[in-house]
Amino acid sequence: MPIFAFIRPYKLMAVSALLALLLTAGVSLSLGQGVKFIVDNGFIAGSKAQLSDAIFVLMGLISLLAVGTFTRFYLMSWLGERVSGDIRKAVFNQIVTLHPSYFEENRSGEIMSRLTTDTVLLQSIIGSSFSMALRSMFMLIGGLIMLLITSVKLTLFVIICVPLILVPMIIFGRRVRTLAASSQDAIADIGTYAGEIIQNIKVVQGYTHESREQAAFGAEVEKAFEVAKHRVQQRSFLIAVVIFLTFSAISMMLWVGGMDVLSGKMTGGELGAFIFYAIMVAMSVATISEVYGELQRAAGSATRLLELLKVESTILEPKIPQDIQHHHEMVLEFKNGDFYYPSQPNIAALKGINLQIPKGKVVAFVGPSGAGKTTLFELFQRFYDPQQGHIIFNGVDLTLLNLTVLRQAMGMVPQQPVLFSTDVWHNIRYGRPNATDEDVIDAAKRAHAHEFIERLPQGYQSYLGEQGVRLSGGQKQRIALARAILKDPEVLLLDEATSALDADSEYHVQAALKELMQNRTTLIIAHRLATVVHADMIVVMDQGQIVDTGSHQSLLKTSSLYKRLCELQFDRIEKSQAS
Ligand SMILES: Nc1ncnc2c1ncn2[C@@H]1O[C@H](COP(=O)(O)OP(=O)(O)OP(=O)(O)O)[C@@H](O)[C@H]1O
Repeated sequence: MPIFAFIRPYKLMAVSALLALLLTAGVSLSLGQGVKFIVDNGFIAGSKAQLSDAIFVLMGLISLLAVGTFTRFYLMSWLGERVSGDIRKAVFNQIVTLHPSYFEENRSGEIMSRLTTDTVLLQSIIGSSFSMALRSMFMLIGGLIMLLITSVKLTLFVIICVPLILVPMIIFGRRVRTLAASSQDAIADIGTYAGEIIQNIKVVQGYTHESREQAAFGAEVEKAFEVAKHRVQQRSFLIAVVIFLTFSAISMMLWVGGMDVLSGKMTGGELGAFIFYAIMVAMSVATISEVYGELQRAAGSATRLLELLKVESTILEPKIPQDIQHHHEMVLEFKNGDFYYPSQPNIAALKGINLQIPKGKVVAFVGPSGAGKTTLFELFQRFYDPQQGHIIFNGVDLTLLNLTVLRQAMGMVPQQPVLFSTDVWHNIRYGRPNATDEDVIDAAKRAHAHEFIERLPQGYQSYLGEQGVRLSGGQKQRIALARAILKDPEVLLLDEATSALDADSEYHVQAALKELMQNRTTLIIAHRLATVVHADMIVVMDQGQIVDTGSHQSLLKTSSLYKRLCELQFDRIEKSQAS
């Protein structure tokens, strides 16, 4: 299994753990001989001195067993934790470099569960189940040899009895496990249900549905209880059957063996040792059959993890990247571009795109929803490659550039700002991780965000995002703009917010934007009349194509689509802002 590649760096640990495992298995097996010695030389022979000696040796063995067990348990668990941690890191490192379309084809929940559930399973396998199985194998083989040495007749008895006990155990065990899984599912359903209600508590209360929801939730709980009851019944039955069968078998063995002792064919100590080994063999078989299913599940997890590790990003970097030609007149060019999203290979998201963006200009993109404006921005950042045509950045084809160089030159401010659930420092500093506190504060000031940040409960240390303080739409935008100011990209890609802000917020956001757009090429997906009016060039898009380009005044005359957009879209937004 290629998972061994992850264990290889810790060879010494693994070998030591294996040695400790062999030692403990050996000592456990020798304990049976201790039992024999104590009974025969101590009790039967009636020698107090020999009994004391035997107990002394036994204590020595037990101490050795304790030390060995500690070493084995510690090293194996350490290995399990270490290796699963390494795999987790490898998987995450792989995930963050994958092409974005991978995440469209694979649900994020599934990817997350590989990172958590699958790695936890591997951890428990390497840390405990595997060593349990290995130890049991040693005990089983060693135990059987010792049984045969002690009594062939009784060994045959054990070989018949063990499966008789194990078969019902395995059948019932499986049933209990399936029921345990459905019990867990039922509990998860309860959680989901409660979560949804809590999240939408205002709707529930607004519609006065409290008692309905209580009844519905009650029904879910009862369903879970029924499943649990069934599981408990099966489990209780299993325990009873196992106890009955095991002790009956031991009693029978005592009877057969006891007869042999009485007729002098075997010593009492031998019988004691025999029972000791028989129990050891039975327990080993039970352990192996128990962890076998788990090992199989782990093999599934390992395969899934390795599959993920093998996925290669489709956005490939050149082996020898080319340098940007800063003297180039056009910052961005798109020549004869066609693009289809991998998930919709028959519908062109962009078709026949030819575009040149001159340095230092403000270019606005307008068009109805689904025209392809966002797609164009994603292609400029090389989240996808066009199937046809070339995108050229400062004279160099995007595919010949180092990705870091390209993406550092691009600053995207999305319509819905993305904030992490960390403090303001971290959120702004995301634009340039090595920025000093002064740089961050300066960027916040320029983004008109400093004042409101200072007023937050813990200032720049306040937590934002899901669990943190709630910011207004305009405040979030200004944090995102401060982040972009700090990044100081050569090209700013801006998706203007459509939601109307109040006049004060709007003033601050526009002022921050103005600051950000200074002295840089800016591409804006425009939703405001003021923006298009001030743009150096406007690109009108429709159904994945560029239908017109020009200035506001010229397009009003030449482009019917632009004229219609201005009348409909911009008017509406401007009006809603004014109201
Ligand atoms: N990740 C995706 N996978 C598949 N198709 C997509 C994806 N993103 C966008 N599309 C499709 O590509 C087309 C262009 O979408 P795009 O988001 O670029 O339009 P837009 O002009 O930015 O629209 P809007 O102003 O509503 O954001 C649409 O038909 C859309 O359904």
